[in-house]
Amino acid sequence: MAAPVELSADVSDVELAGALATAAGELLLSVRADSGLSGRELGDAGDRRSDDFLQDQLAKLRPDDAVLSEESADDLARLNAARVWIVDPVDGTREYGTLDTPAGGRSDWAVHVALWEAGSLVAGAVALPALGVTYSSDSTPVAPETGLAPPRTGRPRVVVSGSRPPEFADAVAAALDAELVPVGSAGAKAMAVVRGEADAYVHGGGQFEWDSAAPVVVAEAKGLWCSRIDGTPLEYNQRDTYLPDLIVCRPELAETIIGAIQA
Ligand SMILES: Nc1ncnc2c1ncn2[C@@H]1O[C@H](COP(=O)(O)O)[C@@H](OP(=O)(O)O)[C@H]1O
Ligand SMILES: [Mg+2]
Repeated sequence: MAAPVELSADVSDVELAGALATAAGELLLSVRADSGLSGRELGDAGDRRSDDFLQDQLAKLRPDDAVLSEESADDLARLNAARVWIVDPVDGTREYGTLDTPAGGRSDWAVHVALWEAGSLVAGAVALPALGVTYSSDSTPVAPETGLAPPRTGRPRVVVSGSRPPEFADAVAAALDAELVPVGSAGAKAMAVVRGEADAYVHGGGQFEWDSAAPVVVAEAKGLWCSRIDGTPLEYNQRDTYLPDLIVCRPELAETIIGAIQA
């Protein structure tokens, strides 16, 4: 299995987030290609390998910072830290483990790396390894692309969880006269909006800080609206990391979406 590339500490935080997410994604592709595993076993192996890599690299490259990861114990030292990396080593673990598709595997899974500092998310990146792209929280515009969802029919689109769509999904779709499109992974769904494949991502009913931190800091940098479903700000590095709902959408749709959910 290919050894991960050597990363340098001498780069900006946003560059480091992008390099870490991309390198972890390459590692995950090699685990997927070479391990002979599939399904839950592949998901577990990917989670472990990617988390080990990210923890090891962050300890070396940003030794003074704390880390909150889905796959490592949370010792709460982060609550007194000035800077906290919030990572999801594989978001969409179920989709990562799904190989029996015509393309030889699903592409709607992601690696999330975000940095929280003094109360806000300040940098981050979402890698979509199966598509060979990483989006960072810089202001580089993103050209419309397809690959996560089927070609557009012309109607607005709202992406939702394939396995746990929110109970308000139909109300949001009706308010926008939109179609609902199931896509796996919070990062892949938020990047579908960044990529122009969808107009909104709505979720409710359960999620954690690592599921949305990197997608949100990237989406905000690209000019999208991100909030809780009642319109209030998403807050990170809380003692309780449960952050059950969110909206990521084109800004002009936010009021209609929030209204439809609250109705
Ligand atoms: N109701 C719920 N409770 C807890 N986590 C949830 C959830 N719905 C979605 N998630 C998490 O959010 C991520 C995206 O899910 P989905 O593809 O269904 O939209 C997944 O992260 P992981 O794959 O990192 O576990 C999933 O576990
Ligand atoms: Mg996740």
